[in-house]
Amino acid sequence: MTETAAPPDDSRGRLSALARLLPFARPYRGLIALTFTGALLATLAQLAVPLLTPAIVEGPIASGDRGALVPLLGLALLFGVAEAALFFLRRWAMNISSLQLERDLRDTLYQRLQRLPVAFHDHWSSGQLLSRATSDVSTIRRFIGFGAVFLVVNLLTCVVVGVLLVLTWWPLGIAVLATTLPLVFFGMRLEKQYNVESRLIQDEQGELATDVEEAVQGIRVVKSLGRSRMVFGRYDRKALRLRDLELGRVRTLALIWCLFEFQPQITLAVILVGGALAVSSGALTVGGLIGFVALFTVLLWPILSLGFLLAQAQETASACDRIGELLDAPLTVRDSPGARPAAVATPARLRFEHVGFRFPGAGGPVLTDVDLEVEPGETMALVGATGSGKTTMTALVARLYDVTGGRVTLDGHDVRDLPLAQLRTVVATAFEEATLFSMSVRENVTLGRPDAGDDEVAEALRVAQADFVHDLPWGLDTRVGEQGLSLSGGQRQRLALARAVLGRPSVLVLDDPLSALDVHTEALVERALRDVLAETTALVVAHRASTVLLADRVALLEDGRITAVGRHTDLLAQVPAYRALLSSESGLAGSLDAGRAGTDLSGVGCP
Ligand SMILES: Nc1ncnc2c1ncn2[C@@H]1O[C@H](COP(=O)(O)OP(=O)(O)OP(=O)(O)O)[C@@H](O)[C@H]1O
Repeated sequence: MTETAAPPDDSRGRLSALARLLPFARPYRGLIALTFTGALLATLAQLAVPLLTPAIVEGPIASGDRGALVPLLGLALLFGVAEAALFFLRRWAMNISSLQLERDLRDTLYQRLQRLPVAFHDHWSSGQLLSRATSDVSTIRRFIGFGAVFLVVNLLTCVVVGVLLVLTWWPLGIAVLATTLPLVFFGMRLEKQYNVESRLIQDEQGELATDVEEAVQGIRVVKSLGRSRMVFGRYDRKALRLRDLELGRVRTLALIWCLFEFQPQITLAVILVGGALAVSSGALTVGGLIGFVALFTVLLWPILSLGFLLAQAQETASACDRIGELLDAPLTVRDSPGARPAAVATPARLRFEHVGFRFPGAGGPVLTDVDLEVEPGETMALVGATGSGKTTMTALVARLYDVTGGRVTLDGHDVRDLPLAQLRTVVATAFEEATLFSMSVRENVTLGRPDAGDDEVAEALRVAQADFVHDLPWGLDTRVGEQGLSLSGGQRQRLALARAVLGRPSVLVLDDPLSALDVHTEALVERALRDVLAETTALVVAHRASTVLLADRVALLEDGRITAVGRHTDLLAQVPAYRALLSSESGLAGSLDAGRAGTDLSGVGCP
């Protein structure tokens, strides 16, 4: 699902969007001040030549005094050299500060994405996040490294030169200023339009990035279903829409350029006509008129660039808004103010007490009044029909989501009262979909325990029957491809299992961890897993009877409620729903029936 927000179109909104960058700019205020000082001094140096022009024309040139010409030309040259040196200083300081700021912004964004709760990621497409972390951050860097400085300097230049023009000969100066009024009026309207178009384009780029990412990730499915053409068609429609939006924005930018190109020509015509009349009537000298025109030429670049710079500022404000949506998203799962590390034993007692859970924005609850206690060292299998809430229930232990009712406790401590760092050390989770990262096998296995020693890693790999890694070209140092795609599904699952069991956690949460294993490997993993399960408390989502048999007790989840808890053989004998479920899901009713001999009926209970 895509999250976007309507662009605010008032200038105060635009400024406050840009003001978000101030905290990021603060560490580099020295360099930024140097940039602005360099740019302003360079502009002043640029102004010196037109200001000297009347003196040169009416002095040494009019009187033919070559000797007096030399110091004035030398002065003009000196200002030229100073301008070049200041230009170098500005570019150097500007590039350092903008690149540093870009890095800081990227880091902040990345850290924020890591801290945002899973519920946030459920609602945001990866393409939208990707485009914010890449193209929006680059847009901001370009503005900080170029646009921001020139926007301020050029606006200041316009004001200073405007005042100087009025001071030189006020009637012509006022006439020049009057010709800029339409520029301001139409310019602002076009800028607003440009802002809306920029925001739509940035959002559409995010959509397109999502499509590319999904197509690449799902390439096997797409190819096997022969749907490449369909997937391309969908992408192409979005690409066309993006092109149309970009063409619209190019049209607006062309109009802005046109306006800002055209206006100086009109002003120049006004200056020449008005100036000629003033010189012929004796109100202005020829030197004064040349100085006036020279002064006006200093204004040409600032006026011309203003359209582009304002457009860049709008685009940057949109990028700030889009990044702000991530930075402002609430951290709903975070350390509570009173969170303190507490003693959690290995193995720990895990309890669900009247737990209720509803996904944000979802209609009904997924879990209702769930009560379940897993004794220290016990393995509890969680069995239920598809969609009954098993995965959701396991996700509450490590606070991937927070309960919306009741509480989950470890050794009596509400998991929300423990610091997240501690909670996620004592609780280890292996998900059904084993996710690996493009790092070495060792880095993948020790992701949650970077301090684990070689012996511990070897033991975890043994338990997970993942000794195949020693046959890889560089053993544990072999890099697995992106998302572990260079490994088979079963190999990935075994590495994810090794990651979970590494360091013997207080509570082990396994979401159907053996689903991708062949029968032979599954038997080997189960045998090794029994040793680990004997020493820890475990909650294991089980779809297959073989996984159920690893557990001491089984909890049956039906429509978000625990309807029965007991030993597998007891439930099989006493609870028809359980029996029907295992029979239909695993097709193992026959073999399970065989295990019913000697059933102990005392273990069954309904909460
Ligand atoms: N992020 C989400 N947002 C809204 N609803 C969700 C989300 N994830 C799961 N659900 C819904 O919650 C319910 C329980 O899902 P859950 O994945 O916990 O079931 P499950 O018992 O693990 O299913 P399975 O055995 O198929 O893995 C389902 O109806 C599902 O559609």
